[in-house]
Amino acid sequence: KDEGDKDKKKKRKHTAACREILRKLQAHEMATWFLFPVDPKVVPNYRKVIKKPIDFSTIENRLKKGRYKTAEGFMNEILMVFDNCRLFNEDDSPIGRAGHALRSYFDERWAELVRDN
Ligand SMILES: CO[C@H](O)CCc1ccc(O)cc1
Repeated sequence: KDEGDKDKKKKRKHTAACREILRKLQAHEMATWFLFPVDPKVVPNYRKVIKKPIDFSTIENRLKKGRYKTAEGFMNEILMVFDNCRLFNEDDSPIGRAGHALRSYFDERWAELVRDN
C-alpha cells in the first residue's frame, strides 16, 4: 500500500464519520432552519449581512463530492452555519435558540468522533 492508498483510506474514514455526524444534525428537531440555503426572496437582507451563507444540504453535497481534505475542513463549514446564525439572529429568538442548541449538540457529537478515532 503506497502513501496515496493510505491517504485515500484515511479520507474515506473521516468522510464516513463526518457523514454520520451530519445525518444526526439533519435529523435533529432544531435543524429545520439550517437544512437548506436561506431564500433571499424570503429574507431580503440576508445576503448583505451574511458573507458566507452555508447550510447542511450544501455541506452534504461537498462531502459526497469528497471536497473536504480533512475532517477539520468539514467542521469549519459546520461552525460557519452556527456563526452565521449568531450574527443574524438575536440569542433570545426562536432561530437564535435553535442555533445554540444545535451547536451544543454538534460539539458533543464532534467530541465523540475525536475520542473514537
Ligand atoms: C438559518 O436561518 C437564518 O439565520 C434565519 C433566516 C430568517 C430570519 C428571520 C425570518 O423571519 C425568517 C428567516
